[in-house]
Amino acid sequence: MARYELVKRSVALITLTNPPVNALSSAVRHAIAKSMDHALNDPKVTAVVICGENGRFCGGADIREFAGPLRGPPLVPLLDAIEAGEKPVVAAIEGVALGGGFELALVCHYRIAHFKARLGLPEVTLGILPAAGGTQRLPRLIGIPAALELITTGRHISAQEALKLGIVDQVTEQNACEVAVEFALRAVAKPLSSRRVSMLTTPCPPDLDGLLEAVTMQVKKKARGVMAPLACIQAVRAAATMPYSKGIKRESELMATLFNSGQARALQYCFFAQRTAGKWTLPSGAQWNNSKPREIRSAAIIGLGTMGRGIVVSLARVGISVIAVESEKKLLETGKQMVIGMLERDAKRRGVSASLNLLKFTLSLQDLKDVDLVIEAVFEDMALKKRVFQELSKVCRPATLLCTNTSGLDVDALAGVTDRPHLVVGMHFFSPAHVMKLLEVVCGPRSSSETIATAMILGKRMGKVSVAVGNCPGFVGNRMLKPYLDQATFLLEEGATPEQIDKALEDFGFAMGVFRMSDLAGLDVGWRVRKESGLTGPDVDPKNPPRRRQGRRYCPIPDMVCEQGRFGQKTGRGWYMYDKPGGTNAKPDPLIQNLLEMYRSRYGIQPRNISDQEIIERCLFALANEGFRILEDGIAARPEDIDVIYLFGYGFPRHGGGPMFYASMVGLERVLERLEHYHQAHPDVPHLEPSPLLKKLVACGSPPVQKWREHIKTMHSHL
Ligand SMILES: C/C=C(\C)C(=O)SCCNC(=O)CCNC(=O)[C@H](O)C(C)(C)COP(=O)(O)OP(=O)(O)OC[C@H]1O[C@@H](n2cnc3c(N)ncnc32)[C@H](O)[C@@H]1OP(=O)(O)O
Repeated sequence: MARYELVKRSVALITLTNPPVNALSSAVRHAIAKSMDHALNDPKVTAVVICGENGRFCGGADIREFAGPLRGPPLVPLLDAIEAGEKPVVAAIEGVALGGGFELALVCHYRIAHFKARLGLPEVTLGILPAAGGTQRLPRLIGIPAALELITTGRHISAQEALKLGIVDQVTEQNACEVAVEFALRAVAKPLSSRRVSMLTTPCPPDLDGLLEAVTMQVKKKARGVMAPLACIQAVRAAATMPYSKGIKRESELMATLFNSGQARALQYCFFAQRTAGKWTLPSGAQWNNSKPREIRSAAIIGLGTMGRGIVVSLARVGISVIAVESEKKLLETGKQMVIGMLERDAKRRGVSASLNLLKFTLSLQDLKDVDLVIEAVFEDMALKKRVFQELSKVCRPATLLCTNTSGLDVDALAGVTDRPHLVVGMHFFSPAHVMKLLEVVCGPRSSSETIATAMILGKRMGKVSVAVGNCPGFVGNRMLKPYLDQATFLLEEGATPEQIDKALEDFGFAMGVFRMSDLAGLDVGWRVRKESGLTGPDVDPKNPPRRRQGRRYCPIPDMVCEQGRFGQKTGRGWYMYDKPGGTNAKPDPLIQNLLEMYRSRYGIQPRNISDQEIIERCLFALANEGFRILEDGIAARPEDIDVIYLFGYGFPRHGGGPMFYASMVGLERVLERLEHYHQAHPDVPHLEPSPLLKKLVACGSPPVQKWREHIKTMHSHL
């Protein structure tokens, strides 16, 4: 867990050996304590260097240990003892120094960083705070404003930035460990008192209260309802106003308020869920670690609408040659200008040069004959997409992968019109595609494991979180959205307002309430889908009761809103009104209030007061209930996959963990009971009927999310 060697006859070199990130597990802490004791007591040793094996200093505490009781030496006294030692200790930082790893470096008397190293205190992203002295030492070393920023955001910084801030003493392009050993030899016999960060006086800004207040406001605005950043601010205040001995106690008290909180559990779950999602697996036995992805050097995008442009940018900025195709000259020219502008702005922001030389724009599909992969991003129309795929089959070489960026159409139907169904896969990007991190990789029944592996890895290369999902209408994300949206509109019928529902969801932590989100996405898309499915429009049988379709409850209010030309932000009117078309400042619209009142009186609905609790329960439990059905149907392999989709694609708050984790946190029994209650009250809403999997899990004693899979195993998989 830590290797101890004597180098240059007098330097004790302690190497952390806990792959993959040298996390500070109990065994590692124990090994550090033993090695330090040895080094400090061995008269041959004049200095100590601490480094990590395999070019990684330390990824912090072992997060997996948080769930159990503390074993092994606690970190704070261990780190305090290193700092207090009478022999100089130098941290040789390669790879990462994060969380407890960074705090370990802070107690060393000197820090040498490799130029590619990254440092940070990401504890806040796990719902906790840097409680091994980080909130007390960092402000003493770099001042309150800079420390506050790093601690409340969890941002990783480069070695160069760390040098500028005064966190590290030297940045090197050579082997940091070797440089640190030489440095340590030179440090022998130099006084250490000024190198003990906990002994420094925190440089205090003139208006400490004003600064803390401003940061508190910022944090509250950015992360509504999230506890950890606020606790971080209080801990940093302690660093400014208390001696270290008291500050460290305050840090520990604040940590105690967070450590076992639901938010911390949810955020730590998110960390692992994100990593689990990359480990896709098919019932055939093909999976992430036994399927070889193809190397993609060139790609083509068909369609330069909003999605197509974003996808071109995502590919080009990671060095893939892209041929962009449009059907008309004017559209091609507009798309080209937009893509170039987006790439230039992106490159400027990242301080690199725009990879414009990788782009080619054309009107001819013939130009695609040699590309490795095509992503079709034309209008969401099955007939049109089929024509494109038939054409691609003729034009592209037989080995070219054909992908469709559809948000819900049948990927296998498209595969069926090609000469290579095994090379067809869905790549569902989210808008704007160059910004949004989520990619649903839709596996058709005939998609080969090589094709899936290629799409998953390509997503990762573009910086996306790729999740493999099965092929059904709406896949995972949009399929689950339907019951969620339905509940919101039913609540409108029953007496709620768009702003009341949005506020309840935003207070819960969603980035945007359902109506503001719909206005942003555009209301016309859903309206067209409903017309095509025969739910609204001239094809609806007039004998149909107005609020029932296909044997179940239907709310026509969204159709009525669209009939007035209110398509959301882009038309300046939707569920809200905006200053102008394209405006973003949503204001309640009296016309919508009138519409709702007239609607209710037309159908004899007596509006009632609806509590925020009912809004949250009906929207979120219906959402999770569909998630259970998705698991039963084998459209998602694991609850973690569903949660990752909702976290990265639909603005579900991370501190809620995602719809499935949230359901487990509320308690599956309670979710079942509330769904039964609401289904009884609304028997014509099948989405409220508890799913068989939910009932089965409750019957099995509500196991934790990570164990649900054991109860789904026997069910059919569409992956
Ligand atoms: C009090 C609290 C204290 C003192 C703390 O220190 S809290 C922990 C603070 N540290 C972090 O939050 C760092 C978390 N890790 C990362 O950000 C990244 O893993 C990384 C930047 C260190 C490396 O990234 P990458 O190369 O992309 O690798 P992965 O993220 O895929 O990770 C590889 C596997 O290692 C597991 N892992 C990573 N960090 C930890 C950790 N601190 N504790 C336990 N396990 C960790 C990660 O889950 C991956 O596992 P597998 O998926 O391969 O099983």
